Amino acid sequence: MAASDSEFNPDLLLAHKLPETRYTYNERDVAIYALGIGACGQDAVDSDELKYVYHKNGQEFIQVLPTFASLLSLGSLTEGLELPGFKYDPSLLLHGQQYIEVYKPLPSKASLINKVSLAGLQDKGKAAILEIETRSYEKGSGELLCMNRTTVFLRGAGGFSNSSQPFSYKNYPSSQGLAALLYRLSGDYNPLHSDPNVAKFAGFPRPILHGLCTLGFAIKAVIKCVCKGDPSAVKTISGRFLTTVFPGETLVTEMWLQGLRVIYQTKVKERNKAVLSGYVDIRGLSSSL
Ligand SMILES: CCCCCCCCCCCCC/C=C/C(=O)SCCNC(=O)CCNC(=O)[C@H](O)C(C)(C)COP(=O)(O)OP(=O)(O)OC[C@H]1O[C@@H](n2cnc3c(N)ncnc32)[C@H](O)[C@@H]1OP(=O)(O)O
Repeated sequence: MAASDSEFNPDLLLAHKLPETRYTYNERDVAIYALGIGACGQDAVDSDELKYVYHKNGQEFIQVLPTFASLLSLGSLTEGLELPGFKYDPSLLLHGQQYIEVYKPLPSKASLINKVSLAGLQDKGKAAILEIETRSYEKGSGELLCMNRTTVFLRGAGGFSNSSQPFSYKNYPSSQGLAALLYRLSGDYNPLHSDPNVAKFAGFPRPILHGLCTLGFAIKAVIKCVCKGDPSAVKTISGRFLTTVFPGETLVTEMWLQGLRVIYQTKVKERNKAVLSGYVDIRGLSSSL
């Protein structure tokens, strides 16, 4: 049960304004991210993937994978957030879901202003589910590049509201081995992904893989198999992390087309277990598929 010093007050919570944050990245960050989700990992001259890590054929800019958008919100979140009347133990936090809308192809370097808001909070008794929405605007032009909705599953933080009518708030319609050590260089340094003692304390036999790393692998496979290697075809991405992945496990992504929606499921091959499922909406498909 969540420890709350002050009485839980939904009005106070919903009126609470979260601070704006800033995020700047460059081509080096873009390339390190792509390597962290396995770009060119099988073949250093992979003709579909070299563009994510190198100025292939003299291209002016390194191309940015749409899941890079998920990093833009992290700067504002990994420090944690203060919400009035609500407490949680950060060591028991798990990334539950990620939803991303990409409004235009991401530039290979940018300075951004993130507007952060509370998109949802649910009391599940044994856990609380918190949803944070981050809208990332290009500094200067003020153009909105993308939106991330990050869902965190806060084990042990439920029970903060009236148990006969548990609190449930959503401000949007509901329609919608080395790996971790390399991936953390993209900015998520949570020791849950690298330190065996921290992982043990959190209830895992060894460090677990970042959810956004698994998501990156999965969406890269969708771009390769369905979008013919064109990352700008991706409009929205949704994914739910079903169970933990351990670094070194083999990820296999299966996908099905449903109109302009790709339904996908990622499994860990060694355990034949589904670890991630979701969908990708794409801008258009050529008839030759
Ligand atoms: C004030 C707080 C501020 C915090 C701000 C911090 C922001 C942090 C930034 C982002 C995160 C960065 C840190 C990254 C961490 C990671 O990457 S962790 C690794 C990736 N994640 C995982 O490996 C999690 C894998 N999933 C699981 O282990 C399980 O699914 C689970 C999350 C533990 C839940 O399983 P279980 O306890 O068995 O739940 P259930 O009993 O099945 O369901 C209970 C209710 O919860 C709903 N639910 C279940 N799973 C999820 C999910 N993944 N996301 C969202 N909701 C989920 C489920 O529907 C149930 O609801 P009801 O049906 O209404 O009862």
